[in-house]
Amino acid sequence: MTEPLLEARGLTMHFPVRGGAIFKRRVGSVQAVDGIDLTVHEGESFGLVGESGCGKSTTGRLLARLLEPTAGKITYAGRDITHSSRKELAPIRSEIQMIFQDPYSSLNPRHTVGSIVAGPMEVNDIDPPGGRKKRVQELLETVGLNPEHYNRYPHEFSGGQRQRIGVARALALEPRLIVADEPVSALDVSIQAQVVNLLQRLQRDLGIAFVFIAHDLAVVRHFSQRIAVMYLGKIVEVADRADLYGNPQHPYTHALLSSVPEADPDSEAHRERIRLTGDVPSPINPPSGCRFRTRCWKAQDICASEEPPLVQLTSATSGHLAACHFPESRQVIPESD
Ligand SMILES: Nc1ncnc2c1ncn2[C@@H]1O[C@H](COP(=O)(O)OP(=O)(O)OP(=O)(O)O)[C@@H](O)[C@H]1O
Repeated sequence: MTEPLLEARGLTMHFPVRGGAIFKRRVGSVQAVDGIDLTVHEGESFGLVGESGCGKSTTGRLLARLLEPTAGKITYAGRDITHSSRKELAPIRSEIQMIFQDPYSSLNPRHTVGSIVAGPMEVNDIDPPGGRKKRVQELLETVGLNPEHYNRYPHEFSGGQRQRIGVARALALEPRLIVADEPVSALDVSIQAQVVNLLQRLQRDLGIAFVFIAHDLAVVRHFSQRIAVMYLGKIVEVADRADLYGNPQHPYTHALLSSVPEADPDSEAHRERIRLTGDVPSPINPPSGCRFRTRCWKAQDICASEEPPLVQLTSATSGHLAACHFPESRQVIPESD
């Protein structure tokens, strides 16, 4: 196998929590991301899924090195960028781009589409052959917008169109990797598929690798080749799409899968509905051992005393890892492509 494009080992982000009379004393930390390993290969779409607050956005920002981790290591194209300075990161900034969830707040309302999309070229002092305007117009066309809309303002566009403007901006510097943080969750369901299809086309045609962050498994189902499931700062399962959907091992993955809407109503009969009870525990003081144990119907004493490692399980195919003392291999939803 070729060298990974991006690799994280033991990646950790603990945010300090301050207290005391003038909020100067550190009284604890939010364990937003706690020692995760993941690998993204050139040109692949890697999905990262989990409930709100589990640490997905923080992971995305760490991978794009918008945040510096409190521990662990990030390697990009063979180079350790964990603690690289702003200056050292400059050449990499153009190769790793982000698309944000909210197309309303991520575009400056006072700037024209032309200047928004040309922004990264301006910041990096890049003059493409034919000029910036021509390049912006090509990019607008690539994302399915009219190049003549160059002089318009964000408020003149619908939510889906604004997200396309954000995608065009992310493409401006010909990135090798795009971290897309819930890029469709703020959009109407009818528009979501159009934007996902656009990203899928870019991944295929331009060979761009994606880290696609979503809070449910329905969105990444047709987009990501490999998917990691995250719970309270930890990765609990990672597998190829077919293995994850067809042979989930971790109880939390089962629960997430059971809430994915099924296109074929007949298959509902095979579906076991799992309703998770209780809230996700606080990341300030997460449970010892397995973090999912407080909501897990299979939990036993060992789950409280020992944290299960993320390992290859005998009941799973090669490369399918799960962190559970009592994994199960049950067909929940057959993969239908
Ligand atoms: N700058 C920060 N300072 C302190 N805590 C933070 C900071 N950023 C995130 N957190 C906390 O870290 C945890 C993980 O947040 P994060 O936004 O990464 O989760 P998420 O899975 O992306 O959630 P969502 O889907 O709601 O955006 C949360 O408890 C959040 O409140």
